[in-house]
Amino acid sequence: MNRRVLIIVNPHAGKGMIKRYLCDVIDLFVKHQWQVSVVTTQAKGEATQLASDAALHYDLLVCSGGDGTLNEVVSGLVKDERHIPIGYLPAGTTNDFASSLQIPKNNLPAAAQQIIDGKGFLCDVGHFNDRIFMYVAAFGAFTEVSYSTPQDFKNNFGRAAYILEGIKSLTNIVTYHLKVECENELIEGDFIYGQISNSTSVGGFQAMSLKDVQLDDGLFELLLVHRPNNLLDLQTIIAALLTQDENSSWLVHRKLSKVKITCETPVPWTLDGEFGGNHQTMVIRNLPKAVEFIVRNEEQPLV
Ligand SMILES: Nc1ncnc2c1ncn2[C@@H]1O[C@H](COP(=O)(O)OP(=O)(O)OP(=O)(O)O)[C@@H](O)[C@H]1O
Repeated sequence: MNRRVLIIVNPHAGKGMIKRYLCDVIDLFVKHQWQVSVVTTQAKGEATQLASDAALHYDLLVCSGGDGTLNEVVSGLVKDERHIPIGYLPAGTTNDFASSLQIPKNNLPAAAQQIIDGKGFLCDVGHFNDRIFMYVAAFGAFTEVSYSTPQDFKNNFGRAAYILEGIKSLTNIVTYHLKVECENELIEGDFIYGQISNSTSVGGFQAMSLKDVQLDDGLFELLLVHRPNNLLDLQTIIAALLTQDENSSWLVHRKLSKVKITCETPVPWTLDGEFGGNHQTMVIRNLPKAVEFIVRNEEQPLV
């Protein structure tokens, strides 16, 4: 009997690029004896329920979209404790997480072929209060960028849109006084940026030393950036981020599985590049090996 795959497509992700390749992708799966169903999302948030339901009826779930759509799919599966392998077709604007999973970013048929020939990989997932993130939870300077950038603007200008918005947000840096409770340690101070990530790439650039990142070790990487006193300090901080200087006194780096962060004022967060709400108390936990992605087999060529 044919195995059944459901392809969940966000037709608005990226420049709508999936539209050009969808027929080829379906054809590839059919040629490999998959019985293919396709559904397009009609609204924000819909992929969550679609994914949860699909786990009951299909052998494989393929998500076509950007980081936001993939977040919705993963959220649906983790929250409802459903188990089904996920293939990812990176058809969004930045597709940050595709880099970590070594999925070809600008070649959707190649990404589909990799799913067909690939193998399962159990990946850690993040739990942020009552929400899920796949690869990054962040606050502060730069983070307003991805969700405040209008979709049309992202579609037309791609990565340049993020950079332009990032420069704009630098002129208006907000400081948060935080208490950060990690394992056996309390860090307190004024910070302009923070991220908890499970990824080799965040925002398209590697803002911290991510060389030891393992997506399935039950650990996150925490990065906090202290408040600069003047423009010169800010320059030093940017240089430290770009050179991945782990010894910089402006940066805090930790590896951890759980962290509690409290702030006297609400902090706006982004989860996987989408707005994640304002929070004063944040409890962030690693859910080890909570979802299964299909990734490249060692025998497959790197595309
Ligand atoms: N039919 C739809 N109409 C409007 N928005 C939708 C629809 N379907 C999904 N969405 C929303 O589109 C948003 C953007 O999708 P996604 O993040 O996947 O693409 P992107 O922003 O182009 O890529 P990336 O996040 O990688 O930069 C998601 O928040 C998703 O919920």
